[in-house]
Amino acid sequence: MWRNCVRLARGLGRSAVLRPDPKVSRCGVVRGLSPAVPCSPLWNSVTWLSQARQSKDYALPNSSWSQGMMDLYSRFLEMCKDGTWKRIPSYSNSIDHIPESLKLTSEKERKETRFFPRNMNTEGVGFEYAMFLNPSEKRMVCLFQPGPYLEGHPGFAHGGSTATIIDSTIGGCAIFAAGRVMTANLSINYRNPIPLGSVVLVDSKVDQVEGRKVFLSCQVRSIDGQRLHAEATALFIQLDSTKSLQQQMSS
Ligand SMILES: CCCCCCCCCCCCCCCC(=O)SCCNC(=O)CCNC(=O)[C@H](O)C(C)(C)COP(=O)(O)OP(=O)(O)OC[C@H]1O[C@@H](n2cnc3c(N)ncnc32)[C@H](O)[C@@H]1OP(=O)(O)O
Repeated sequence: MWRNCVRLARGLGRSAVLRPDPKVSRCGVVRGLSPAVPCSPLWNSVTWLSQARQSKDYALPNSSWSQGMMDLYSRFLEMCKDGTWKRIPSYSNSIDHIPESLKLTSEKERKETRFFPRNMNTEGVGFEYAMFLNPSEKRMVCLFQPGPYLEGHPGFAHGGSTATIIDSTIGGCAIFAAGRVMTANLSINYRNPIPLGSVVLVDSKVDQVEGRKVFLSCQVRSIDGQRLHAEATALFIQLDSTKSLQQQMSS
């Protein structure tokens, strides 16, 4: 059942990403400047993610997970045994995802911020999810169970919550492809609403890398693969890995 979902999601197409006209970037930087220190892909450096940390790993099963979520999680864990897939831990603070060696000085001290999809303390009410990376296929999947506080239309997940989990999954994939990145374009077609409490598989992959541009696509399907809930294309832009975002914005 779930194998259909993973296999079906393979045929991801990529519609053209909108290309903007202006000659100068939105940050006032002359277009096309490659970052001073381009970051090499991180596909095989997942080990640092599993290094012991004080922070709680939110991507582990808890009592709010449905049987469907648990079954799918167990199947992906099984596929981690031969190294094909790697479970990606998830923390409440963005900074905790960055290895000490890649952190900028300004990122060494923790601030009172929360990683958006991890901003609720009660289990099961918001984004319950776990991500798995397939380095050889340049794919990141996310098992997602939307909680009752993500409601849009009564009983269904808000389109913004679907956009959030897509942006996070596809963004995680882009990070492993190009290090520090930002979303430049995210285009989503909503095909079927996602019932709250159901479990869906967000399946994203890198389609192409052109200099600083990482093009990706993604499908969100029911766990039996039969129902397509959403499909997306995205463009992420690689940032200069030696400067903080604030420094880059002010340059
Ligand atoms: C660390 C390990 C974690 C592991 C664990 C993983 C699990 C956890 C993952 C969490 C993952 C969270 C992922 C959240 C990701 C956000 O949510 S990011 C927030 C939303 N995005 C933003 O706020 C971005 C705002 N925009 C910007 O900052 C700037 O426009 C950008 C995107 C940095 C680009 O500016 P720039 O660096 O000056 O580059 P610029 O010269 O303008 O453009 C470069 C090229 O891209 C093209 N381009 C730029 N924008 C566009 C566009 N919109 N459309 C088409 N083309 C474009 C330009 O045309 C140009 O092309 P060329 O002329 O060179 O051919």
